[in-house]
Amino acid sequence: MTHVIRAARAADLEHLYEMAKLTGGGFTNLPPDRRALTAKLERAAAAFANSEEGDPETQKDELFVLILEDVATREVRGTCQIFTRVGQTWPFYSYRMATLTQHSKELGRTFRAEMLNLVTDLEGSSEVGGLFLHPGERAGGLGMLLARSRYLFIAMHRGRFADRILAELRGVIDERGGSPFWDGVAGRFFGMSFQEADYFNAINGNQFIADLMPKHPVYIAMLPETARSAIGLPHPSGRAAMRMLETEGFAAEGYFDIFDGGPTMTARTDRVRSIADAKTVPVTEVRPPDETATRALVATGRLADFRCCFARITPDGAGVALDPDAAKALGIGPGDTVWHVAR
Ligand SMILES: CC(C)(COP(=O)(O)OP(=O)(O)OC[C@H]1O[C@@H](n2cnc3c(N)ncnc32)[C@H](O)[C@@H]1OP(=O)(O)O)[C@@H](O)C(=O)NCCC(=O)NCCSC(=O)CCC(=O)O
Repeated sequence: MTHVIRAARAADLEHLYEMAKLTGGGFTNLPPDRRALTAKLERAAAAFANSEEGDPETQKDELFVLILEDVATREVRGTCQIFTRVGQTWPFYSYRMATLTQHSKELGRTFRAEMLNLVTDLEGSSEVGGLFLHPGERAGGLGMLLARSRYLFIAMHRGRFADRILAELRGVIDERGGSPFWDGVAGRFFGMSFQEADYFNAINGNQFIADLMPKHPVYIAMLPETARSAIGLPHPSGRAAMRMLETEGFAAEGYFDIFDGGPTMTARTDRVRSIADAKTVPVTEVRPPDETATRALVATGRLADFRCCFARITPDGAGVALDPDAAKALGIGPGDTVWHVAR
């Protein structure tokens, strides 16, 4: 069965809503709220329609929403997102872990105190997020297609993206849907439970968090053990996402989500494996793969016409021969240009 990644459209609202209801909460980029999702789709439609790359210094934060579709049934099975430049409209806050080592000669003791500082260091970065694959499709490689299609999209529209990319992994949530990190840190300044804050966040955005967040450093030693042990720990369902980010070269560099303490991973854009290895070539021929064919992710099209799928390709002179299923899924033939990266 062939699946293809394509640009999201207004008609995908119900599909996104159905998937958002399956996330189990705390999934900032995919809230189960039709109004918030409609706003996302409108923002994405504007981004896909904007053919001007613009000046990177004055660029807005544009959002691209992509959809995974079953080519045969046209069913929507997953989604993912790319933000071109975070922190342009509102500050983009993170917690950054800092260490202060102090020594007392009289006591003969050295103490290392770790603290969380509220920072906007990651402002101006691009972001990948909102990665969701229908539970019935997991563990078959489609999560990887979704995640990596974004890196081909970035390689194909490089001028729109920053030199650093971040990804925020959802933090730990307990059996009651609460967040131990929220309860131990931010929750003390908001008078709301994590679930209430999560709901408010989905409807109104997270500016209220930045507004009320304590601005002084938080000493980790003063936090309850439950909050402390949640720092930098991804939600169990996000482990596959974390693993894929690591494979691409992303690393956790001491930044955390101010809301749930989940790890923020970062990478230099041009060093992200699927971006660095992406190549653009013409399609010379469409033919069934033989034993010399290799498995690849292949993408084509600009902005709203972007499409990406798994394919089998064979080097052919200055170009590649493409297998017929992929050619059909991408809607291309000999003479068209593709971007590809090994699977
Ligand atoms: C994240 C996806 C889309 C991943 O899809 P799949 O589960 O099908 O992935 P997969 O192909 O089985 O696995 C991908 C890679 O992760 C590894 N892997 C799988 N499960 C793992 C686990 N429990 N611990 C460690 N590694 C694990 C696999 O071996 C494989 O790596 P190898 O190839 O090396 O063997 C899905 O799990 C999902 O929808 N999860 C629920 C929503 C979610 O938590 N989304 C992430 C939110 S965080 C976010 O959106 C930001 C991050 C981002 O956007 O990229």
